Amino acid sequence: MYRDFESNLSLLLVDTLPWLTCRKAWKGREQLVQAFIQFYQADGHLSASSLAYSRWKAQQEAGASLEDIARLEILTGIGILSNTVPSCFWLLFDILSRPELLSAIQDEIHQNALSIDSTGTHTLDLADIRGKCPTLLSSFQETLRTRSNSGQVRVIYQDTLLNDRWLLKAGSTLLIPAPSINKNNSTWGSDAGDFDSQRFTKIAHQTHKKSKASGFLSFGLSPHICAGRHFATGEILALVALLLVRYDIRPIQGSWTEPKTNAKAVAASLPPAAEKFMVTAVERPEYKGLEWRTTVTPGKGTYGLIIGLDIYLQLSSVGEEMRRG
Ligand code: HEM
Repeated sequence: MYRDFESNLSLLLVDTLPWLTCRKAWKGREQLVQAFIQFYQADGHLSASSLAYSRWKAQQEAGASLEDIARLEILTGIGILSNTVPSCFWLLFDILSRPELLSAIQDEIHQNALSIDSTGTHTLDLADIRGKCPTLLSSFQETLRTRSNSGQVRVIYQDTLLNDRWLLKAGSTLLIPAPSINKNNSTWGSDAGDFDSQRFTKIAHQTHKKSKASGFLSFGLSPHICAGRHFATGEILALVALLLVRYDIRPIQGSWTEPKTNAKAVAASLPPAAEKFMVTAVERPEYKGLEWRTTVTPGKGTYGLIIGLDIYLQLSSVGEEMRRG
């Protein structure tokens, strides 16, 4: 039901007799509302995560009805899942479809983030994924850079002239398109359109990190940069690392041919696949019967991500893109 709702959001946004004009999405949403209402009626929130409980408490204390709380939780689900799931899918796709990169990342994880104790238990340390697996982290950012379809929306409060050339009129709405900024040759070089798994590891050593930050919109731009970016990076890299080291994953159709994407899932900044992409995942024989654990050694908790910093730099780049047509 979540997929029916999320994959057809654009029709729901029109909001004209939704039960007739976009029945599938509307029905999916209503089923989710009922599921959340039942969850609260069964006191599920009392034993859920502190995030779920705090959200319920804040809304309840502010006087929201149970149905309204349920409806708002669905929006939270959109925020948490709609970007994370396709980002995870495309990162796996980008790595698995490049055998040399796959092997380099498997080695990196084995050498830097995996420990094996005397009983044979394998432990993956998420802090080491963060600090000692630069190719995996760089590949993740490259997947976001090359595949993000997001468009940041801003309202212009006062007339603003960009580069002495482009006048943004007060009261208008500006849509800043990630795909053109993220692949701008003047920021990223002539290979801006290509997937370079080392691109962000090279940047980490460069002094002009800030200029690159103004060319990366996948997590938005200041002052509304994605608040969940470190959390999302952590959960995606942990899952991807575990899948890559433990399983041999191959496409059932024989080749890594990109599936079509679903343009109607408008909340997703990386468009999800429109169809199922079937694979086989076979546990590596050397790991059969072994126990796996994950741990996080306490550390600074944030990733060295490049994020969109300066809205004026971004807007100037938009102007240049428009000029080039
Ligand atoms: C890979 C996964 C994710 C991607 C690519 C992503 C991307 C984005 C983008 C493009 C924006 C818009 C920023 C702007 O308008 O400038 C945004 C905003 C936001 N994201 Fe994420 N997001 C992801 C995961 C998450 C998760 C898991 C959470 C919550 C746990 C989250 C919470 C937020 C919040 C709260 C905002 C609004 C920030 C504000 O308006 O100040 N995101 N995200």
